Amino acid sequence: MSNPEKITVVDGKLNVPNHPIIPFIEGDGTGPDIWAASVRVIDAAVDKAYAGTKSIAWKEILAGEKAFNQTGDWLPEETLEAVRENIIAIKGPLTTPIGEGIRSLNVAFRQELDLYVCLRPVRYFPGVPSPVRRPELTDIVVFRENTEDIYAGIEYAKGTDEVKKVIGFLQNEMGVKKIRFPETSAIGIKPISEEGSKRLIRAAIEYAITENRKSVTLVHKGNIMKFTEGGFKKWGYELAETEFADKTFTWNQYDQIKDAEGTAAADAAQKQEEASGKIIVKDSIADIFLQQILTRPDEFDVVATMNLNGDYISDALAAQVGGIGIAPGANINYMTGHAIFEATHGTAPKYAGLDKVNPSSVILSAEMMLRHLGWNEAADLIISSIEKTIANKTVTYDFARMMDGATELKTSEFADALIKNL
Ligand SMILES: NC(=O)C1=CN([C@@H]2O[C@H](COP(=O)(O)OP(=O)(O)OC[C@H]3O[C@@H](n4cnc5c(N)ncnc54)[C@H](OP(=O)(O)O)[C@@H]3O)[C@@H](O)[C@H]2O)C=CC1
Ligand SMILES: O=C(O)CCC(=O)C(=O)O
Ligand SMILES: [Mg+2]
Repeated sequence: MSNPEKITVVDGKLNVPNHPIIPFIEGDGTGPDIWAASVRVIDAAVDKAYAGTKSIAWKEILAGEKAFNQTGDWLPEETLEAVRENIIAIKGPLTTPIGEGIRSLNVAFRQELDLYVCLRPVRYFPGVPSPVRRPELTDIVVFRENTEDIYAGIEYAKGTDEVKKVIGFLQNEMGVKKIRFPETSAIGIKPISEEGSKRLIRAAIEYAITENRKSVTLVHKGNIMKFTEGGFKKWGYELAETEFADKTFTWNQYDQIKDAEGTAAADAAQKQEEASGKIIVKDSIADIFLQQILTRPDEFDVVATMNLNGDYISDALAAQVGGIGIAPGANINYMTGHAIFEATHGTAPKYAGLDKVNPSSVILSAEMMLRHLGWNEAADLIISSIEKTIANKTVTYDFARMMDGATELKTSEFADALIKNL
């Protein structure tokens, strides 16, 4: 077997050796149980697909509690450097304290490496118990902006000199009279840029084109936050109509035809553009969107949205197809090639060390990673094994509690079943 080598980016494309070095972070809470199970499944799938000619050289890097206990640093510079150098990494969930303490390390990774797309595909695996009647209608790929928004962590605590300064500036310099309780307010800032919005929406439209998807929905609350969320919508339509004029038809264009020629003409135009294979770029206000993904999920395909909306939407959509235990994801910079694959869920601390939770989210994140590397045969094996294992009703507690006649397996036993079914 040849020596482990680094993945590189050549002429904007990933160059993946047969034995790539891939850094991993176990994660906090249930992370170690999940990682121990997942790595066995990933290695077995790669081994079966390539009969030893390809393998992953795993390199542990530290973040979170393990890093703090060993180095005194929650996110050592060495860890960030390892991801910069090796291009691709995979991580378990990391704890973020509520209302105090360190800011999110998960967000720090995304900001430090400028991983501006949080890609979260949501699809249904037959047999998975779901709270909705037709879970198979949900096949939605979320592109969540990953570096801006209220999520950027620009916040000032109640009563501090900083918050007094910000409130004083708003009241005295900007004439703001609407802060209801200025003496006891904390303040958060929500930056949404044209550049950040456009690169995210560009990635979503390019994905829709490559993957033969039908529509991209811009989800926003632009009726209320006119310049931030409203800007996102406006810039999205602008981008589609300039950079993707020959590949998209927007609801903005629909409205222009409607105003000039009436609804029937606009409907006919949209139908014709759709039939010619153009991607429909539309928008939805976030609150009604959350109703409609439940009542008519088949009307949504690729979704592009801002950071906070994307956080809520991805957990809500995960619930429709069986829950957060089976929701994968990736944080990607399509320009530098850097990507960190990670589950949508968190550390689920009450189950830490119990060998209980579902490792499918991390395993399916690894499946996305293998496909990203061009190792589709190994990725396909993982998908077919998950399908078979669920169809056999051999599942972890989260599915077993809602499934008649299921055999409940521990995390490690579920990994054994997946390996057997590869
Ligand atoms: N990217 C990351 O690293 C993320 C980190 N976090 C962090 O994780 C911590 C805990 O967050 P919390 O809000 O409780 O959300 P979690 O996602 O950790 O857990 C919430 C619930 O989701 C279910 N769940 C989560 N993971 C699994 C799994 N693998 N298998 C089956 N069920 C699962 C469990 O439901 P039930 O109780 O019904 O069994 C669990 O109690 C926080 O510090 C948060 O900041 C959160 C999200 C992402
Ligand atoms: O960073 C965290 O602790 C939470 C992040 C989160 O919920 C997410 O990215 O989906
Ligand atoms: Mg979340």
